[in-house]
Amino acid sequence: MSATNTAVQPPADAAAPVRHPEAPAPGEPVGSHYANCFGCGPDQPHGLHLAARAGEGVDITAEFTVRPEHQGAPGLAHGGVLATALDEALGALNWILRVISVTGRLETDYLRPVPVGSVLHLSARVTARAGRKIYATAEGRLDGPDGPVAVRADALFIEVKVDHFIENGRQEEIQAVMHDPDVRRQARAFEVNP
Ligand SMILES: CCCCCCCCCCCCCC(=O)SCCNC(=O)CCNC(=O)[C@H](O)C(C)(C)COP(=O)(O)OP(=O)(O)OC[C@H]1O[C@@H](n2cnc3c(N)ncnc32)[C@H](O)[C@@H]1OP(=O)(O)O
Repeated sequence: MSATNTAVQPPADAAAPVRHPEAPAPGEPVGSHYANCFGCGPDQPHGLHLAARAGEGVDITAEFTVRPEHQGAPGLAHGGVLATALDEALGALNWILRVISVTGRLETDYLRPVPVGSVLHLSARVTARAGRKIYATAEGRLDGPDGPVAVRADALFIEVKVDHFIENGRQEEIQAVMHDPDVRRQARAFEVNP
C-alpha cells in the first residue's frame, strides 16, 4: 500500500465535519435515496438493500446480508460487491451532512473473506471537509458490530448539485424520478441548505 498517496486523506487545514441540525436523529433510518439504487433501493431484486441508521455524530451504521447472488468465489462475497456496500454506507453520510456528494475516490482494503449468509456490520463516518471535498472512512465487521474487520475503505466524496444527476443520468429514469414527489421533496430540502 502506498504511503505517499494522500488523495483520500484530508489536508492539514481541512475542517472538522458538522452534523446538520436537521439530520435524522441518532438511531433513525436514513432512508433510501432512490428505489432502484443497487445499494439501498428496495425495488432492486439483486441489490444490497442497505438500510442505514444515523449515528450520534457525523456517522451511520448499516447491515448487509450477503446472498448467493453476491458471490465471486464459491460461497464468498464478490470484492466489487463489498466495495459497493462500503460505497453505499459512505454515500449515506450525505444525509447526516445534508449535502449531495458523489464518490470521487474509494480505496478499499480486504482483510478477511466474507462468506455467503454472513451479515456485514457496516459503519461509516465523515472525518473532514475541505471546500467541496468530503473525506470519509468506512468498515465492515463480521460476527457483530464489534467483530473482526473484514473490509474497510477511505474515500473522497465531491459535493455536487442536483443538476449533476439531471444532466448526466439517462432521461428515462430522470423523468420518472422528477415525477416522484418524495424525490422532489428530498432534492429541495438538500438544495435550500447552503
Ligand atoms: C434527483 C435527486 C437525486 C439524489 C441522489 C443522491 C445520490 C447519492 C448517491 C450516493 C451513492 C453512493 C455513492 C456513489 O456511488 S456516487 C457514483 C459514483 N461516482 C461518480 O459517478 C462520480 C463521477 N465523477 C464525476 O462526476 C466528477 O469527476 C466529480 C463530480 C467527482 C468531480 O468533477 P467536478 O468537475 O465537479 O470537480 P473537479 O474535477 O473540479 O474536482 C473538484 C476537486 O476534487 C478533486 N477530485 C475530483 N475527483 C477526484 C478523484 N477521483 N480523486 C482525487 N481528487 C479528486 C479535484 O482534484 C479538485 O480538487 P481541487 O483542485 O479543488 O483541490
